[in-house]
Amino acid sequence: MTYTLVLLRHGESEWNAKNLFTGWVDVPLSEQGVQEAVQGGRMLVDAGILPDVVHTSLLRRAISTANLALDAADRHWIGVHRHWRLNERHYGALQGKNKKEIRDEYGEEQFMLWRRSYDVPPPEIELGSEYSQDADARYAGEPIPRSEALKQVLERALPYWEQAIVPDLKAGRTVLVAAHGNSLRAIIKHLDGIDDETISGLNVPTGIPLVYELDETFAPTVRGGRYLDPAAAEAAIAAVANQGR
Ligand SMILES: O=C(O)[C@@H](CO)OP(=O)(O)O
Repeated sequence: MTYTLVLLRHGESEWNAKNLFTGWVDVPLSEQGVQEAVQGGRMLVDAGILPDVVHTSLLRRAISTANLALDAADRHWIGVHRHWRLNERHYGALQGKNKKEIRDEYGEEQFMLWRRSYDVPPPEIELGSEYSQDADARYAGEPIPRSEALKQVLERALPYWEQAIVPDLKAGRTVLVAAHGNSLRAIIKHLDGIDDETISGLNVPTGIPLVYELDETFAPTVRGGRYLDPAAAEAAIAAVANQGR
């Protein structure tokens, strides 16, 4: 008996296209991102993998991606759960800033520490500032961060994994998680047992489903899972890694 988990990073967003640090800023998909999401749904159909339930973040780029992909797969009717614990990593004071400008100003080493180190968070966002979420109704009463490294993302995503996603898998449901580059990196780190150094080199492409078969201990039967379009995934992973250059 294996469990089927599909991880799907949202399609390209308007801020991905502009090369801006996004984090918790709720930007829409770009036109290309919409197409990627639809294509992701078609890939699921072609692979014969039809989700029974979907989990998303509270951000529209993940919500829209799930809706578009599931509509393309004729699974628009399945149950849905949304939680901020699946949100993108909070990028702190970098939210809204251009990646290339930050790299030019602070240098490659600091840029990559903020972007991909396991435990160095960017500076905290100022409360009340343009790209802060402290007054956002969807997070009212929740212990939301002002900046996060991947470590903090893993710490807040894991309880959701254990308490909301694992029970769906245990019930035999094919689970789609439509989320973000860094919240999915945290889940992949946990699933594949990737160490704190190696995880800095792992990037997730937009819009290409990553399928894991998990054994009864929820360990992957194939480490790293499989992208439904491996060639497209490889090219897109390189593009994510090179952002800011
Ligand atoms: O800006 C962001 O929120 C993320 C994902 O787009 O960027 P990065 O890949 O640099 O962590």
